[in-house]
Order: sequence, then structure tokens, then C-alpha cells
Amino acid sequence: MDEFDFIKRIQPKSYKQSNLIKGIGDDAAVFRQSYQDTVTAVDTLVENVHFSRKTMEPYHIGYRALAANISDMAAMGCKPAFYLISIVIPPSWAESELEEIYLGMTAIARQFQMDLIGGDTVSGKELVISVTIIGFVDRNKARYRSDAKEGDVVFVTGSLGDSAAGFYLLSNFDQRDRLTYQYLINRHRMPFPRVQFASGLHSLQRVCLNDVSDGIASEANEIAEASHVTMKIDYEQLPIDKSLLDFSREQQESWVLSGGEDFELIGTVSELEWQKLIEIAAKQNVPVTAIGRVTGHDHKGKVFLAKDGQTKLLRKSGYTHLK
Ligand SMILES: Nc1ncnc2c1ncn2[C@@H]1O[C@H](COP(=O)(O)OP(=O)(O)OP(=O)(O)O)[C@@H](O)[C@H]1O
Ligand SMILES: Cc1ncc(C[n+]2csc(CCOP(=O)(O)O)c2C)c(N)n1
Ligand SMILES: [Mg+2]
Ligand SMILES: [Mg+2]
Ligand SMILES: [Mg+2]
Repeated sequence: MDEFDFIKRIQPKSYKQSNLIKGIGDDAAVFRQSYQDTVTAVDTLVENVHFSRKTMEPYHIGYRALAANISDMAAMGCKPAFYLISIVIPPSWAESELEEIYLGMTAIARQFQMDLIGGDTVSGKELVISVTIIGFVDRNKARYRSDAKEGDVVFVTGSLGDSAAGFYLLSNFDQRDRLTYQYLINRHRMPFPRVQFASGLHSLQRVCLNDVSDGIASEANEIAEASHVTMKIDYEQLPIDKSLLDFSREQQESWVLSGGEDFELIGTVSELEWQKLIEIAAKQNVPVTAIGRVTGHDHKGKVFLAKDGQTKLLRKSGYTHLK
């Protein structure tokens, strides 16, 4: 199969988004936009950095590549619509495995009514999938990291550390022992971005949002820095799934604070609108937990963690690519 056969095989037969004018098949895609703001981002998945043949089946690689990007759309409070895939394919990958990657990607795309509208195909040494994503949001309703204000409640969706625990199990446990922890493994391989929840918050005046890709120690600091505020987080309030309790306290702490890849949302909202947020979350069956407060102003932005009776500076201890 050459590059052109490959493109023919991955080309969608029909499109879901009505504003698409030209999808795959020309030098670029075209869509028409008039009343909403357009939101776009790109994130890359690299073999042996974000996944290995041991931790992911080809289906999960495709799913996870798109999920990470959809999560950034959720973090902007917007609805994803289009994606473009740039893929580097090593010769060792079989056609059937590439097909599985696209099946995984199409499966999550379908859940969000998204269309594949372009990309690029090249050969190389390791599998790399770079996803460019495009979404839309009502004018001036995009949610920013820079919108936290003193007095706000700090919250997270879902539970933290599951993906890192799943990664640990996939790396260290054999097939049989993994069965007990299928939930954690799924959370690593097939995270579900919180798009509906974030766009359900449109009626709120102000919400500050960020998604958890590197670990909340990182993302809380990103909010504090962008908003020029100090934030205090209470370790005991952090939502932990019960299956994490089987592991040591050190493991739990490191996964919860800096494991990353949970693709949950961390955010802040005024105390006045907190109740409304809880009601919206309850209607959607999305668990939301208050984990702290925005306590004051600081140009540099700092996060403090209260734990075991002590309050200490929480540094960006999450995953970093360049050290
Ligand atoms: N190489 C780059 N060139 C230009 N802009 C970049 C580059 N890398 C990151 N950025 C920009 O920096 C900002 C933060 O990017 P970052 O990747 O940290 O966020 P994220 O995608 O939410 O996190 P993660 O990559 O951990 O999922 C974004 O505006 C992003 O577009
Ligand atoms: C094989 C393998 N090794 C390590 C990890 C852990 N890991 C990789 S990237 C990342 C943060 C998010 O990345 P980004 O900032 O690019 O979104 C984490 C926690 C993994 N998943 N698979
Ligand atoms: Mg990124
Ligand atoms: Mg990202
Ligand atoms: Mg993000």
C-alpha cells in the first residue's frame, strides 16, 4: 500500500459538519464560519514517549491521540468539529494495524460528531501522530486559564491519578493480574474528554478551565500563573478512585498530583456560581469536587498544597518533555 492508497482508505465517505465545503481531496480543507469563534490546537503522540506496543493496542493509539486533542477543546469550553492527522509510519507497522489506529480514532470522532478533513502521510522510524483540531464556541464564551479570581472555588471533574496507575499496571503486571484493574487500564487507554460538561457551563458568567494532561501540580500552576493568583489546594479533598487505595500512599500521591493523562478538567468559578455548576454536573452525571480556593493575588502565580497539617508550595511536578 503506498501513500495514495493509504489516503484513499482513510478518506471518510460522508461528513457530519454542515459548514464543511471541502474535506479530504484537495490542497487544503475549507469550512465556512460566521457567528461563532473558531478554536484550534495541535498535540502530538509519539511511540515510546506517549505509548509503547506494551501499553497500547493500535486501536487505543488512535483513540488516545484524538482524545488528548478533544480534551483541549473541552478545556476551552468549545465543541470540537474537525481534525487533521499528520502521521509518520514506520515500515514495521502492518496495514491491519494502521487500519485499527484509524478505527480507534473514528470511534471517538463519531461520539463528538467530528470530521476528518485532512492530514499528511510520511514514512519514518517511529510512529508519530500529530492531530490538529478545530472547534467552535459561541462568541466570547471560550474559557481561559487566565480567568481565575480571588475567592473562587477550585474544582476538578472525575478522579485523578487513574491513568498513571493504569500505565503502571500495563508496564509492570502481566495480562492475568491486569484483569482486576480493567477500570484503571481503560482510563489510561481510552480517556473520555469532558466536552459536554464544559459546554454545559455556557450559562455561567465566568469559568476558568484547564485540562489535566501533565498532572494537576502542573495545571493548577498554569492557572495560577496565567491569572496572577495564589491558590490553595487541600490534598485530602482530591478525588481518588477506590481502586487506587490498593497501592502505596507514595504511589497514590505521585499519580494524583503529577501522573497526568487523566484528561479531566481543573477549573475555578466564583462562589456565587458554584452551586449552579454543581447542578449542571449532577444533571450530566459528571462528578465534580471542590479541591481548594483561590486565596489572593501574586504576579508570578503560586499554588500551595495543604497536607498532613502542613501547607507547602506545590511545584510543577507533572510530566515535562524537555528538562
Ligand atoms: N512548538 C510550539 N510552537 C508554538 N506554540 C507552541 C509550541 N508548543 C506549545 N505551544 C503553545 O503553548 C501553549 C501551551 O501548550 P501546551 O502544549 O503546554 O498545552 P496543552 O496542549 O494543553 O498541554 P499538553 O501538551 O500537556 O496536553 C499553547 O498555546 C500551545 O499552542
Ligand atoms: C511509554 C510511555 N511512557 C511514559 C508515559 C507517560 N507520559 C507520557 S507523556 C505524558 C504527559 C502528557 O504528554 P503531553 O504533555 O505531550 O500531552 C505522560 C504522563 C506514557 N503514557 N507512555
Ligand atoms: Mg500541547
Ligand atoms: Mg494538550
Ligand atoms: Mg491542555
